[in-house]
Amino acid sequence: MKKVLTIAGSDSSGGAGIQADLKAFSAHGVFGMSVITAVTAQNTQGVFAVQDMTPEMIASQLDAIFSDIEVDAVKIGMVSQIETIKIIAEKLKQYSPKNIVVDPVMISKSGYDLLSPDAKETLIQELIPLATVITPNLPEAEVITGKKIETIEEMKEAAIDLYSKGAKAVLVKGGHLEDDATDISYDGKTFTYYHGKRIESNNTHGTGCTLSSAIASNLANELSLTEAIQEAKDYITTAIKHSFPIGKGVGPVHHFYTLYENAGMNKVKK
Ligand SMILES: Nc1ncnc2c1ncn2[C@@H]1O[C@H](COP(=O)(O)OP(=O)(O)OP(=O)(O)O)[C@@H](O)[C@H]1O
Ligand SMILES: Cc1ncc(COP(=O)(O)O)c(N)n1
Repeated sequence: MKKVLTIAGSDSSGGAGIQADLKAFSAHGVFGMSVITAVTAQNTQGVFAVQDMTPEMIASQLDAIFSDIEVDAVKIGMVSQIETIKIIAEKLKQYSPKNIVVDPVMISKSGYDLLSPDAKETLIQELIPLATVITPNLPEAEVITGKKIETIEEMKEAAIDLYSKGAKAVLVKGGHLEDDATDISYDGKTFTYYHGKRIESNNTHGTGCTLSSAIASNLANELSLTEAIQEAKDYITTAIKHSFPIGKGVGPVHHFYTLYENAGMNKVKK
């Protein structure tokens, strides 16, 4: 069995962060492991408090895993602070895992800064060059490139700009577009489009976490990058379609219904 590690924050309500990542790993049949960068007190309505782990604790978690277990892919989510980013980059250079998916998480759907504003430059300089693929949403791509992105053409221009920051490939996600939810990848040579009809749903908490974890699982399972992204896109589309309104705010996506449906066992009750 392939082994996949998430380096991310904990979401107490289970919709995003570490919890979404581990659910996506299980649904993809890989063994999930976690390095927690921060604990958030969060629900479907907002983020109420954040406790960052110390860089020493993050280093210890990474050492514990990499000194013992072969890691087939890593997904990086909420990294919170400059010191957090620096220690993760140092340890990833030391252990050099094969596949690294960087989801440059900045602001939660509920509007909370999950990345300290002064840490943006460190994320760009330290983590992006280590990435097999980075998966910014439109607001994140705008922050990194410093340009407004509202159209497919502007997404392509942003992908070229983001690629120049040193990742092997870029996936610009279109979840925040007005129209269909089309994502675009660029590997320095080719653009690939992943079309998705926009689903009218309020339950999109953790879509980006889920997509990046699905990509990491698929890379661990030795799919090519475009196959890994296409399967992950199908996965998140099904997970949104079968989501349900937990709580009073933005509800989570449904991983296990997706697992059953993909396996042809779609008689399972929601
Ligand atoms: N309403 C929707 N209908 C269909 N697909 C969607 C919808 N919203 C998001 N997606 C898809 O979900 C994936 C994640 O994209 P999105 O832009 O929402 O990421 P994100 O903002 O980083 O997510 P989050 O911050 O919630 O984790 C993409 O493949 C996107 O196209
Ligand atoms: C710990 C953690 N990581 C990532 C997100 C982003 O997800 P969203 O944009 O859906 O709030 C989050 N809310 N919490």
